This record gives sequence, structure tokens and C-alpha cells, in this order.
Amino acid sequence: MATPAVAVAVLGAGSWGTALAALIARHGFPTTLWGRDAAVVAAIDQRHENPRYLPGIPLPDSLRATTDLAAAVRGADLLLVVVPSHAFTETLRALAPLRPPHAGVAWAAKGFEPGSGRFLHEVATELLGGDVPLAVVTGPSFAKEVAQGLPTALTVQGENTAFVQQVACVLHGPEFRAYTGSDMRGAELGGAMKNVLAVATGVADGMELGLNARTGLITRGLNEMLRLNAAIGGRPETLMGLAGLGDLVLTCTGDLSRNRRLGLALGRGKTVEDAVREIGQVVESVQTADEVMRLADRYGLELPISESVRDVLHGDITPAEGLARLMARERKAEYPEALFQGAQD
Ligand SMILES: NC(=O)C1=CN([C@@H]2O[C@H](COP(=O)(O)OP(=O)(O)OC[C@H]3O[C@@H](n4cnc5c(N)ncnc54)[C@H](O)[C@@H]3O)[C@@H](O)[C@H]2O)C=CC1
Ligand SMILES: O=C(CO)COP(=O)(O)O
Repeated sequence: MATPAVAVAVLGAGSWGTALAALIARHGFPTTLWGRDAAVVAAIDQRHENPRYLPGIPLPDSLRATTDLAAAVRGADLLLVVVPSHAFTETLRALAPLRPPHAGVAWAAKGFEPGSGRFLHEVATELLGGDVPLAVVTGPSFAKEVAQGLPTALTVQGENTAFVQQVACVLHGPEFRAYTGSDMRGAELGGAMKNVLAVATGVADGMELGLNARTGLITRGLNEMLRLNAAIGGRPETLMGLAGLGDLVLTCTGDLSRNRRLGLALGRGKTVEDAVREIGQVVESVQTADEVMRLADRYGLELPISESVRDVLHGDITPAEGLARLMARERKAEYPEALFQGAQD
């Protein structure tokens, strides 16, 4: 059970930050949630509800919320950053001078630094220094279900074993299993890529291409994840677990996914702008598709599904042209023979 000595600050009061902060508070750890929207923060702190992102779901009375970053971070033993990836760098910049010297930093954002394509652990290492314990929290987990207390499993990955265990300890509980590992690169890649691939299956479902097409895209999408993961030096088992396959299946099939819903709307003929406006929350794939392809180009890899998603998101091809392009590809072996060797080099 809880070890109340660990005080936690969660930064980012959107759906996922709120759900994780509520989970940790329910486990008995003193938890403060920082958000920039004063109305949302006041509602969480006083009415125990996030009416903008998790309407109607009661939050624990013990969860505190504030718009004052310094106050949120002061006295914290563990910092969990849950802003969208495009806001990760500026949040860490603001956090760096405020961080209590002993506090490690974990994050649950899924994506890369837009523009540079850097992994978030690379950004964190640069901005915090190499000695600060770091960890990634990722896996198949819709915020709404976690906030409702439905059973969930995810993974915490980082090189500092003691910190990884501390993060897993505050998350783990009767309705939540937190697994652990040390592969931040593979874990971050899986969380980022599944959002792009969810758009592809959403498009196919929006075009009513059938269940075979959906499953073909999921499986060939996993193949794209495994090949890029081998190139960047991630471990294959990371991508075959919660951070990869697990989150890919959830996001490609579950209509709670915003990335899947973007794909559904595109497949039904909507524009990216209209679909994103209607979803009204962060849709990470819009930027991540560019960064996945930048990474693939760097390693000279062909990722046809991810590439088609990028081109559809840019309006360079229609969903129908994307489908035609994928179906016209040459016949080939299912797996390159050397697929799993890259990770062992
Ligand atoms: N919602 C979910 O089910 C899950 C989300 N994630 C990831 O968590 C991250 C956050 O997503 P959500 O909470 O779902 O997004 P959301 O759209 O529900 O909320 C976004 C939050 O970020 C805040 N924000 C935006 N720009 C900011 C900035 N510059 N500085 C500070 N705060 C800023 C907004 O005010 C809002 O509170 C994303 O990377 C997402 O992929 C991961 C797992 C599950
Ligand atoms: O990451 C998620 C589930 O694990 C949430 O997916 P969406 O961002 O597509 O809603």
C-alpha cells in the first residue's frame, strides 16, 4: 500500500494529467496537480471535478490543484510531466530551476519534440542534466477509464532502477498494474508511433474498408514500429509489450482514441482542421507523423503506412490515394531477415 512519504507533483491538468494525479492521490500519496487554466484548476481543487477534460468523474478530495508552478513543485519528491509533447520543452525549461534537488522527473506525454524530432528523454537530459533520474510512463491507457477506476496496465521505463520503482510504486494499486523496464527509447518510440498508426486504421474504418483492412494495418504497422525500433537501438520486447503492441491495439480499435477519431473523420471526408477542432483535445499524430518520417529518413527506412498518414495529414494525397498507394506496393517478404539484429549490435 501507500508510502505517504513520497509527495508527487503532476504537471499538466488535461485529461491524462488529471487521471494520473487522481490515481496517485487515491493511493494515499500527497499529490498536487499544476495546470495553466485557472477555471479548470479551481474546479479540480474545490469541486473535485475536471469539467473541461473529465466531466462528471469525481476526483479524490485529497487532490490539490494550483496554477502556481513553483508552489506545485515545492516539497515534491517526484515530478510527473503530462503536458502534450509540443509543450514538453517549455515546461521542462520552467521546471528545471524549481526542481527540488532530490526529485526525479517522469513524463507520460507521447511524441517527439516538434521540429527537432528529439526523443523527450533527450530533451529532459539536456535541460535537467545527466544526473537527474528520468522515467517514461506509457502503455494502453485511456484517461477516462483510469479516472473511472477501470483495470489498466502500463509500463514505467528508465535507467535509474530506484526511480523507476518509485514511479511504479505510486501508480501501482488495486485497479492499476505498473510494470517496469529500462528501455526509454523503445518505450517512447512505441507511444509516439501508435498515434500515427491509429490514424491509418481510423481512415480505413471511416472508409468502411472492413475488419481485414483494419487488422492488416495494425499488423503491418507493428512491423513498421519494430523496424524503426531496431534502427534506433530499442529492444524488440518493449515494442511487443504494453508500450508497443498493447497501445497500438488500444488506439487503433478504441473509439476513445482521439488519433483514431481523427482518422475516422478523414476517412469520411472531413478536413484535418475541422476534425481536430471537433475533437477539442490534443491529437499528437498531427505533428508526430512528420517526426516519425524524419527519423525513418535518417535511417533510410521505408515506412509506407506512416508515410501515407503524413501525406494525408498534409493534404498531399487523399485517403483513397493513400489506400491505392499501399495496395500497389510490390510483393515482398513479411519480415526482413535481419530485423532483430539491430537491437543487439
Ligand atoms: N488522454 C489520454 O488518454 C492519454 C494521453 N496521453 C498523452 O498525454 C499527453 C497529454 O495529453 P492529454 O492530457 O490527453 O491532453 P488534453 O488535450 O486532455 O489536455 C492537454 C492539457 O495540456 C495543457 N497544455 C497545453 N499546452 C500547454 C503548455 N504550453 N503549457 C502547459 N500546459 C499546456 C492544456 O491546458 C491541457 O490541460 C499527450 O502527449 C498524450 O498523448 C497518454 C496516455 C493516455
Ligand atoms: O495514448 C492513449 C491511450 O494509451 C490515448 O490515445 P489518444 O491520444 O489517441 O486519445
